[in-house]
Amino acid sequence: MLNTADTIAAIATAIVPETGSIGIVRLSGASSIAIARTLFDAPRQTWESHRVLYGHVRDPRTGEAIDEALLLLMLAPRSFTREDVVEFHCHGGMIPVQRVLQLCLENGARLADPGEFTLRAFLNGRIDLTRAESVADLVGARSVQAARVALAGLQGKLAEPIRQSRSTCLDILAEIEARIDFEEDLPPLDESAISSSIDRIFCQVKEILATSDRGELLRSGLKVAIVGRPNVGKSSLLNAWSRSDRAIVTDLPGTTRDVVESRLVVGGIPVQVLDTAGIRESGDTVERIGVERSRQAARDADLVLFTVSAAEGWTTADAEIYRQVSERPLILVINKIDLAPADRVVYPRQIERVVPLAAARNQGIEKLEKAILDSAGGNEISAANLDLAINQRQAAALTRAKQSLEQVRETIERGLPLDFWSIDLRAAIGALGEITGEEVTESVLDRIFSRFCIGK
Ligand SMILES: Nc1nc2c(c(=O)[nH]1)N(C=O)[C@@H](CNc1ccc(C(=O)N[C@@H](CCC(=O)O)C(=O)O)cc1)CN2
Ligand SMILES: Nc1nc2c(ncn2[C@@H]2O[C@H](COP(=O)(O)OP(=O)(O)OP(=O)(O)O)[C@@H](O)[C@H]2O)c(=O)[nH]1
Ligand SMILES: [K+]
Ligand SMILES: [Mg+2]
Repeated sequence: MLNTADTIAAIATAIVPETGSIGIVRLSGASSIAIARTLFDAPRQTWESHRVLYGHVRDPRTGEAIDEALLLLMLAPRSFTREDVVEFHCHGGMIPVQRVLQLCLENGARLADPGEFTLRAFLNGRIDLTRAESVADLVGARSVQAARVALAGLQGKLAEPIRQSRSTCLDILAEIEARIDFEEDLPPLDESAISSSIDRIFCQVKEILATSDRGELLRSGLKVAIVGRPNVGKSSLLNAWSRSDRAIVTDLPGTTRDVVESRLVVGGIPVQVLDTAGIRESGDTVERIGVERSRQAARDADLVLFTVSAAEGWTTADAEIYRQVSERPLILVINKIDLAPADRVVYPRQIERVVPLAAARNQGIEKLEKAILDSAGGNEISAANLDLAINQRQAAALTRAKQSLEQVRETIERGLPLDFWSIDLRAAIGALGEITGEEVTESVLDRIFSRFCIGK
């Protein structure tokens, strides 16, 4: 994985057929320029860094023109990877881009692994590990807020305080080790200054750690399943909420047979909404399978919208379905309040969150969204100034850093020998270094970058 001698190539843009007007093939590594010169015919133009050349990509064996294209040259170290980078800006669509990539591979490049361009940017010292992770977050962001946090990360919002804390710890460690080695030649340690430095770092680490829940929400989002008996208006709710005709709605019970998905953003949180088949006993094989999928969706969801109808009140069928989903985080949705008052539904008292609405009339959706944010702890995400939200890997390392710092504090308080201080301080430095990548193993890098898409 850490081989940076090869020149790598990949398609850098999405290649869904017929959706992009331009597609980019990217090369990075020592042979990039040589490969590009073999493939790209740009008469009377100079091959200088940060210039765009106009010409044709040709198959060097046959001379056949593959595409009319622009070529962008970025010579080391002024490039994304700090290596020589060449980009072919081709016509979009699968064929030109894939043929140009193929030519690169036939003429000395190797297909890049997922995330390998960004890995090289990290290995060559252009970005630290948190910035590299932010690149992947930005590409994968499914809400404006998630993208905003990722961009802040790319600009060092997390890396900078962590790097500074680690560097302060290193300074303190140096002071301590000097005392261990040459105690007699040095003035005594300023223990109270060290204590208060450690305290400051400890508090900052705690503050950053507190952002990990919203990091999880922003990155993974919420899976919400709409569940209930037939005809209560589940599909109508999905349609009203997503402002679409995504799901079929009829007055026939048993209309929805399979899980229907729609992706929304609620207060900055990406939400995957699943409309499901109405749960009932059925003799129909297809419907029975659909109902089993509904139950599975309820089990897999982060939140169940258990939907009933004000027109019919709380029926024995509702009670039976409730029994099956009551262990899940749940909101009771009372639909069709245009037909009857919501208090017609006499539901079990243990249900805490209840939202009355009329899906067919688009009424009550905002209240539903508010209830969802309340239940997920997502209210603060809509706050405009939010720009830090750590991921699970970062949270795990920070937790270790926090524990080690706590031990350093205790060691100081108990007046233990200096050797003890330095052991815990070293552990904290190691944990902080894992976050920025100043201290990181190859297997951790593998795990991080293998989650990237190809071409990043
Ligand atoms: N065509 C294209 N668009 C793109 C990218 C790309 O690689 N190619 N990017 C890829 O992610 C993003 C832009 N990010 C970039 C970040 C750094 C450098 C870069 O060359 N940095 C060098 C030199 C800067 C300079 O010339 O002064 C550096 O920081 O050392 C390029 C793109 C989004 N758009
Ligand atoms: N009056 C009124 N009718 C509604 C409302 N919501 C849905 N309906 C009607 O209720 C009927 C059933 O709606 P659907 O959305 O198909 O119900 P469902 O729960 O998805 O039904 P299945 O997929 O069969 O389980 C349709 O005729 C809708 O127009 C509402 O808020 N008020
Ligand atoms: K229906
Ligand atoms: Mg339905």
